[in-house]
Amino acid sequence: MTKQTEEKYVSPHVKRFYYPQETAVEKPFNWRQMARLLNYLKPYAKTILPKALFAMFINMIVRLFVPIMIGQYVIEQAIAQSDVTLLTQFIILIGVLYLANYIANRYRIKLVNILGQRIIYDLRMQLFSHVQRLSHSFFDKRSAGSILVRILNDVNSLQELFTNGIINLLMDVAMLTGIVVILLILSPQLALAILVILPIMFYISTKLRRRIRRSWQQVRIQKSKLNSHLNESIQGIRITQSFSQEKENTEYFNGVNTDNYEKERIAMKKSAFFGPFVEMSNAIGTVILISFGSTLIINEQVGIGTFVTFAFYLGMFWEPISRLGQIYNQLLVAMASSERIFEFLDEQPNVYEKPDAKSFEDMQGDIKFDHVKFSYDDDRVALHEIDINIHAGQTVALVGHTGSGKSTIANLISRFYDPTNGSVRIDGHDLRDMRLDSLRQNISVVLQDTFIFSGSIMENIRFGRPDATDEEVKDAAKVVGAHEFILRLGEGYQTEVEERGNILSAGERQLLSFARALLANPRILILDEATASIDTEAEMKIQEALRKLLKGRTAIMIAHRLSTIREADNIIVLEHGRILEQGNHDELIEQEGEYYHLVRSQFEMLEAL
Ligand SMILES: Nc1ncnc2c1ncn2[C@@H]1O[C@H](COP(=O)(O)OP(=O)(O)OP(=O)(O)O)[C@@H](O)[C@H]1O
Repeated sequence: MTKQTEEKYVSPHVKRFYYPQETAVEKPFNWRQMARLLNYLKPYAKTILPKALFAMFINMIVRLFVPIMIGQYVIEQAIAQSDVTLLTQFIILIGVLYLANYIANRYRIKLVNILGQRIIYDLRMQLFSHVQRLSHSFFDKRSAGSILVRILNDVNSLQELFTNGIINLLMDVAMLTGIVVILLILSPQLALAILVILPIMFYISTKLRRRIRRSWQQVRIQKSKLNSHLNESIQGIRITQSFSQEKENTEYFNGVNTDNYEKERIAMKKSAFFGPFVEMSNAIGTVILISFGSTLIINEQVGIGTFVTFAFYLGMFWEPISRLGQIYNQLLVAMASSERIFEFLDEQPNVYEKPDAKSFEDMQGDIKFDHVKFSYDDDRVALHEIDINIHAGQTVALVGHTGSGKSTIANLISRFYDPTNGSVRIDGHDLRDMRLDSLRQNISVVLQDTFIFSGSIMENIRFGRPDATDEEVKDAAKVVGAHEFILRLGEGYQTEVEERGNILSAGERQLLSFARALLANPRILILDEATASIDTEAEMKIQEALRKLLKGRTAIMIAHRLSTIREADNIIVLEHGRILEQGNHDELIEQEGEYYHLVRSQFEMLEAL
């Protein structure tokens, strides 16, 4: 295996492979955040939580009480007085107590696990439904991967805190306090002698735990780098192979893989320290107990029973101490994860509904842009002072160079963003006054790159209107001319397609999305025409389908084909976020302005091919 550092993974001129990681794996303890986390226990405060606490209490009482029984009663009384009846009674009592403890323990573990799972379920659900409602601007700034990590990993990393952490924390603190108090009551001298080592052990154990946890975190970061690279490599395999980049990819993978191995080796090495350390602590305590305790017995300052009770407690001591260290570390990790989760949960959609928002009743589809200015970010303006008037039922083609603002106009009509200035109105209503669902129920968007969800063809079309019957789905497919190719697929409408629909051609995907849009029967259709070149026969089919789809609706087309543009009632020519000219094909050609040149330079060349 080659030893490399990350910089040496690939030759220095390759500036790819940058995978931003969520590196803050720990954060200082923060009470407010903790209180917010504890809020998730609230729904269970009257059901699971008290039961789990009760089981924990039984468990604790038995464990604390049995050593006293053995030392103070079995040894000091029954054995000292050779009272067999008393001895038998004590033995039976201890047996019963242990049985109760066993039952309480099982019950506690079960309840605590359910509690943890439920809270994680709630949190994941809350996060998912919240993220679904967020505006496009939120997704513009983040990669799908980083959102995925929060919903999966960060939520998972809180699971341990809720399943074991919180209940164990309570139990361990109570146990330790109980043991210390009992030891001090039984023999202050012996107790103090043993407890002297307590803070030292606690300190070392916490430090050690932290070092171990940090090395595992390194492993986690490294693993996520490995995953990101793997993901990118598989997704981009076609491009990688066509540009013969396999060697660079493999070199990088080897580097990350080597690092992963190294980090894991170090983490394992550090972890291996812990078990022996706990045993060592136990041994030191035992040595103190024997040396000092036996002196006290000889001097008759403590009885054998007390000595035995001490020995029992000593055995129970180190586990909670070492676990407290672990819980502390768990809390720090939970702080980092919950901070990231809360950051998402606190994010408000910047496209929001007013409390008194109205619904569109029978939308006609008149669209008006009134002095609309819009920027995605502070430094660049995407649209300057746009005025557009689209009458219901018209087809409008948006034309212009790449980046001129065509998709931005479409985004504002669907209200994926709000204008920075001015207003967008449909049937005279400012979109900001209207309910989002009533707006979007009336609009269908057909994108260039049709998103196909995993599932059958039938379900993919039905996405347009979930309550549509099979017959309605088929009718929609027939109208747009998709029926024939669907029947040719292995299982017709029931053919399963994977996410993104790799088994379908670009033209077929486009027809599917037409069927989806037709089924939804929107008043307004926004269509980003595919630029992918398709053969003339397919193009004719699509044109025919399009004509049927557009009939009786207002349509905004980001058009790339002259054949489509020519048929539009109005053509809006954009440049750098401004309208240069508008009119129908003949009018604009006659003007010999930008459109005329655009048609000549772009389309005629393409059409000539
Ligand atoms: N999500 C976004 N965040 C920031 N800037 C954006 C975003 N989307 C587009 N832009 C910018 O806004 C401007 C207009 O983009 P828009 O997507 O509307 O152009 P377009 O005419 O549709 O281009 P194309 O034909 O290439 O799709 C461009 O300068 C683009 O870089």
